[in-house]
Amino acid sequence: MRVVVEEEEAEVMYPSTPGKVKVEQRSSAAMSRQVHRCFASTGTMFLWALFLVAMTATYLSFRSLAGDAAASSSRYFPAASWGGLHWERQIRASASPRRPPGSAEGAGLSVLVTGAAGFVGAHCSLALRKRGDGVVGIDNYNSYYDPSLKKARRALLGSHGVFVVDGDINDGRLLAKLFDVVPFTHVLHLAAQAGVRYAMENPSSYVRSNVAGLVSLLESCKDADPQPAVVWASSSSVYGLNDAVPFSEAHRTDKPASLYAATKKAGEAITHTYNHIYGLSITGLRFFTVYGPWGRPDMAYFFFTRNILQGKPVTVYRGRDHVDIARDFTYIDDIVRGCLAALDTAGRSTGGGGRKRGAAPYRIFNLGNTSPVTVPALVAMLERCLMVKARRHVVEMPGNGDVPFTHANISLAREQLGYKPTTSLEMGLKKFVRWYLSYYGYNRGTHAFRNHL
Ligand SMILES: O=C(O)[C@H]1O[C@H](OP(=O)(O)OP(=O)(O)OC[C@H]2O[C@@H](n3ccc(=O)[nH]c3=O)[C@H](O)[C@@H]2O)[C@H](O)[C@@H](O)[C@H]1O
Repeated sequence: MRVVVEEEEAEVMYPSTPGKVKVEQRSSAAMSRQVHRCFASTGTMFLWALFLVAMTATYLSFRSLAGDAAASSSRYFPAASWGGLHWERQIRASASPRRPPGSAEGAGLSVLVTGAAGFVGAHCSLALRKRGDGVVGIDNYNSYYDPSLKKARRALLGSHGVFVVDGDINDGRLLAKLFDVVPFTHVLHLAAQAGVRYAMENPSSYVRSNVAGLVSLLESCKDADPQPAVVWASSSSVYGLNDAVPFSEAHRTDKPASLYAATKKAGEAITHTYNHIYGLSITGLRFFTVYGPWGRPDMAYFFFTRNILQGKPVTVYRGRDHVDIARDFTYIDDIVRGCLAALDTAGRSTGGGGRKRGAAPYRIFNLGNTSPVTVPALVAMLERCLMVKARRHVVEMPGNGDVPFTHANISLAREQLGYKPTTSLEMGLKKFVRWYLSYYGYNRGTHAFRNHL
């Protein structure tokens, strides 16, 4: 896109035919005299020809440097702006590990993080960068929730030397270019259409991101040589209407309750085929209701906080027979440790350039907190943190894709990843509220917050 704009601007500022703008306003006789004068001598004509050849060569080489791919893919992904030598230099710098030579953790990973300006993506990118790994992000900054929060996360990443490409995972040419520029060792795939209930409003966005986008990413990964190991975000929602608790990876996941859950379940099947056919190393992480600072404004703990502070009611869903709904809320720092451990233990992909060369690992882990909390208890904790009484509006759980409870069995992750959550919901909410107040501002007199959400 940027390439085209620059060409159009150049056209306005420097017309390609010298004197074109003024010539149009003159008589044809005057024009032919002018042209005759201009091309009177062979020497002048030769100089003009030389000039035109030089301009054409410059234009063509600029197009190839900027990448024809960028120009053509911008037709389909108008927000994307990528390509060029400077862009490639930024990508390489950001992707380079900076661990001290001979450090105990080894040489350092080079990780492509999709959805890097998202909640989990931003936290993981920062954690990787802080321990010296190379990180390149990609994010399409869609408007599912306030994009300014995503831009603020990007600014934070930028201040730590993490470059985030403005692009879409459905843009196969962009992904191919990224793998051309950097031989990524790992992909941490967190870009997705999240939210359980929103799937009833905008079903196609789930198919676009969680199914088509995933396939587009896996196609690029399987074509890459060397292939990266892929760690990606599945969801606790795949357990759906399963009622055996706590949820264990061996349980059946064939009764999804929402389209969101169905697309995540589809993702687990799709990644399996890429593991089987192309030798991609795959790790799927089933996240359980992740919360914390820099979180997602569409999640209950986040907009409950806003409503309580603004004196607005919070709607609390209640299950059948007046049973409270419960979630295994999991704090972001625990999830980040789980993600990094999954990357560190991923095992290599065996294929390359689209060809399998041997069996590769296929793993799935629950990343939860193992201690479910009911929604009314969540509201009570927020009241204590905020020191404001909530106005509760209790309603029967609508048939919107929600499930009555979630509860993770994390034995497998503990055994294979060393995963061990350490943050209680009470403690995590305190940290979230501290961040919320510093980010959105707080007027003590009125409890009125600027309405940023
Ligand atoms: O683990 C997951 O895989 C998912 O976790 C998260 O989904 P959920 O567990 O549904 O979280 P969230 O919306 O915060 O609702 C929390 C509770 O509040 C209840 N709830 C919700 C809204 C409301 O107005 N009232 C209410 O009682 C509601 O019934 C629920 O019991 C992610 O959003 C999702 O993207 C996915 O990652």
